[in-house]
Formats: sequence, structure tokens, C-alpha cells
Amino acid sequence: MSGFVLAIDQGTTSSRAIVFDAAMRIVGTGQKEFPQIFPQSGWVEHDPEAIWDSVMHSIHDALARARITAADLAAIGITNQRETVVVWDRDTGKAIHNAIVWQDRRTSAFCEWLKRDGLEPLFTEKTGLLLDPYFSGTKLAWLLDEVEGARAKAEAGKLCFGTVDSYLIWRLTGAKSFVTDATNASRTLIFNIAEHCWDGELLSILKIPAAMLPEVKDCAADFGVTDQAVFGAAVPILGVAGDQQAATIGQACFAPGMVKSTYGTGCFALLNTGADRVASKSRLLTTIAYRMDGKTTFALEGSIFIAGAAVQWLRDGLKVIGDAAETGRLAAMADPGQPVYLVPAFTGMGAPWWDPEARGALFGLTRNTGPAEFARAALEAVCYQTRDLLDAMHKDWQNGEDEMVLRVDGGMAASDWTMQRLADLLDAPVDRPAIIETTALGAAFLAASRVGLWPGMNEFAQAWACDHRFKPAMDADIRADKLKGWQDAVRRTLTSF
Ligand SMILES: Nc1ncnc2c1ncn2[C@@H]1O[C@H](COP(=O)(O)OP(=O)(O)O)[C@@H](O)[C@H]1O
Ligand SMILES: O=P(O)(O)OC[C@H](O)CO
Repeated sequence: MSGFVLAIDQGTTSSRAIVFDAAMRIVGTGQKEFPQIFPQSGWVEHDPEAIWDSVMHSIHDALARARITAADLAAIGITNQRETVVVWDRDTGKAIHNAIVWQDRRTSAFCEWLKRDGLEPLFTEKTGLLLDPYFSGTKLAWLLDEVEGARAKAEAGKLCFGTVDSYLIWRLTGAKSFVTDATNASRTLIFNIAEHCWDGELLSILKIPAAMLPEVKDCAADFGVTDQAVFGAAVPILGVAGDQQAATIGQACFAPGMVKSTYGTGCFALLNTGADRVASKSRLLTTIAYRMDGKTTFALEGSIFIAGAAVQWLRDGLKVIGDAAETGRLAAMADPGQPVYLVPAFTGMGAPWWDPEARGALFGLTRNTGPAEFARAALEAVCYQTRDLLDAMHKDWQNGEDEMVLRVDGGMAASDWTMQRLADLLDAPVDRPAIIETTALGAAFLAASRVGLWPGMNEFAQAWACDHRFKPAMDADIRADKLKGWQDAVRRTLTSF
């Protein structure tokens, strides 16, 4: 058997492809950004063709750098930005509209209307989610309402709905496989995570025809085989998970109580709760961490919409930095006597606040405030928000006396300053792994272990290696002061203040 596995990581701002060898080493990578489309304030779209092109481009580069061809691949794993909605024509394969991205807020009023009808508890009980425009269901309903003829075609079984994984698999397999995995399904607002099926009652509330939904599989399963004409070889797709769940797997957070946080465009913390479907009292999400061999492992999730995106705003919006890594150097030089807070609610506030109408705010500016204080405020905002999530997790789920250790990854985890400040503000250790590409690693693990190229979960977990442990070193009084200042800033930013 050929000894390579390909992970496709289709993210919000770029697509990546990574080739791993049989020893779990990265031997080739490719990455391609694609345009973000902002048709109106609060709307975010992607062109599905641009997503597809960026994926194929990345795969081509990764294979070339690994000096192999598609025929050398034993299996493919796919991981993807979650919740983003694509609807395409079953006969032509053409999308009927741009993809509506997870960040898009266009269904905010519809969600409010559903809430006013008292429907949130029903959605939460069945899906573990909340009525927020973040999730796929209301975006799909919007497309069926707004694209001419869409609902009739969907009812006639002529349209397919998918998250990005389904769309890519459909195209990679030459329209032979219409599937998704349990983790992606669990983000749609129409999938019943207790009964493990699309939920008829929720579908009828949102007027979504069941005929347009993909089959839901375990994360390690047979998702189809790539089409020779499209891909250059027939390779089985054997692993699929939403990107945050794939990072949970890549971080080997397999035991209940283990928690990871990924710092990319946004930040997503997942706490493994094992077979327990914990209902949050703190407005966290109950979601599927992974499903293997017919058994679901659940997680509590805290989702923050803006993390690295605040650094991008400093670079591209304010233009006070030239590149992301400068923020750490600047933050280290910031005046400790000037407490400046940035609440980065650029697209509303996620967990645990869920305020889609809130907008970003800066507090504590003086004549002496400069780029260094802005940089520190942007990086600290990510740490404070993580603290809010972990505090909420502690309220929802007790893990005996065990000390909590946070495993981190994503682009921002490269910043030593941020990770040290995170440990300081959490008052808990923060572990950064040796392989920082944990999302792709998780997808590769699902596919490679299924094809027998890599070991199973236990050995994989033992192979997880720490690159650096950041230990808390901040004085307790200073921490308490800073946290108080943050809570005050958040209160003043929320629309209910
Ligand atoms: N050294 C750094 N310090 C702070 N932020 C960083 C650093 N390196 C990257 N970032 C931020 O991390 C994000 C990129 O992370 P990545 O995991 O690639 O995101 P995504 O998958 O969401 O596109 C960007 O928003 C960037 O601003
Ligand atoms: O593409 P990322 O890494 O920003 O992740 C996006 C999340 O999956 C949204 O829920």
C-alpha cells in the first residue's frame, strides 16, 4: 500500500493541503487564499468555485512539494470551516448562490423572530445550539426564500445542501457521493444530536425539504472515492470532521475533561465531555466532538468570532502594524499603567454572550495611547474571552480536582507573548504542541488510521508532544484588576447594557 495521506483543510480565509507520511511527518504543504465577499454590512460570502480552485491549487502544490502524485496517496481526510452553507444543482453541479459564510449575520432578525415565538429551547434541546445566525439552518432557509425557484427545486430533489465538506466530496467524487459527517451535521441547527438524525420538526419549522440533505456518516468512514478524471487517481476519502473538531482530534483530546482552543480568524474552545451530552447553563454549545464506530463523543464549545481577525484589523484596517508577528513585540512594550481594552465585537459577540447586534469598542484611551497599547489590547482581548469561556465551562462541567491544562493551536498560538498572557489570565498552564497544524493532523488521523497506515487513538495520543508549556506568572491582584476591567468593558459593549 502507498504510504501517504492527504489532509485537505478548507478554512475561512484560505485552503490548505498537507501530505503526511506513514510516520505522521509533514512532507508537503500547499496553501491558497481566496477572496472574501462582503455584499452588505454584516454579510459574508464565498464563491464556491473560488473555494474549489483554492483547494485544487493547494493539493497540486502539496503533492509537488512531497514529490509524489495522487496515485501515491493511501487515503484522504477532509476538514473544513463549519456552518458555511452551499446549495448546488444536483444535475449541473453548479451552486445556485455564493456560499453564505458562518460569520454572516443576515438572518439575525429571523433568529429573533423564532426566539420571540419561544422556539429557542426546542432548538437547543435537539441540536445543542442556540438561535443565532452563526449556524447553517437559518442561512439555508434564507437561500430557499430568496433565490428564485429554489424551494420548488429543493422539494423536487433537484438541489443539494451541504457544508463545505459535502460540496468538496461531491466534486472530488465526480458527483457520486452526497455525504457529510456527524460533526458538520451537528452545526446545522437541523440535526438532532441525541437521536442522530435530521430532525423532521425543525426542518418543518425552517421549511427545509429533507430531499436536499446529505447522508450523515461517522468521522472515520467511507465517504467515497475520488474520480480519476477530476483528481488524477482513485483515492478513498476516509476521514471528515469540522475544523474545530479535527483540531480536538489532532490535539488528542480524547479523555473527558481535556480541552483545546484554536486561535485562527476566530477562537473555538472545545471541552471533551465523553458520552455525556451536557446541557450548558452558561450559553455554551453542546456539540459532537467526534463519532467513531457508531459511538458519539460530545463536547461543550465556546465560540469567539474574532481572535486573529483583530490582529488583521490592526494590520489592514488601522495599518499600525506591518505583519501579525509585530503585535507580540509591540505588546511587550505597552505601558502597564494604561489599561486599554478592546472588545472586538466586529460581527457581534459569540459565547457566552450571544449578542449579534453588539459592535466593537475601545476603552481607556488617553493622549498617550499608541500602537503598542492597541496591540496589547487586541491580544489580551483573545485571552480575556478565553477566560470567559473556560469559566463558563467550569460552571457547566466539574472535573474533580484535576488541574485544567489548555492545549492551544492555530496561527495566533505562534505568539509567545499571547500564550504567556493567556496562561497568566487563566491562572492555568497552556500547552503548545510540537505539531501546530493540529486541524490537518486530526483529519489525516481519521483517514490514516482507518486505512491502517497510522495507529489507533491510544498510540496517537501517546505520540502527542508538547513544544512549550506556558506557566502562569502574573501577580493575583494584577490579574483580578485586569479581569474586572475587562468585565466592565464587555458590559458597556453589549446591546443590553
Ligand atoms: N505571531 C502572531 N501573532 C498574533 N497573531 C498572529 C500571529 N501569526 C498569525 N496570527 C493571526 O492568526 C490568524 C491566522 O491563523 P490561521 O490558523 O491560519 O487562521 P484561519 O485558519 O482562520 O484562516 C490571522 O488572523 C493572523 O492575524
Ligand atoms: O476557518 P476557521 O479556522 O476560522 O474556523 C471557522 C469555524 O469552523 C467556524 O465555526
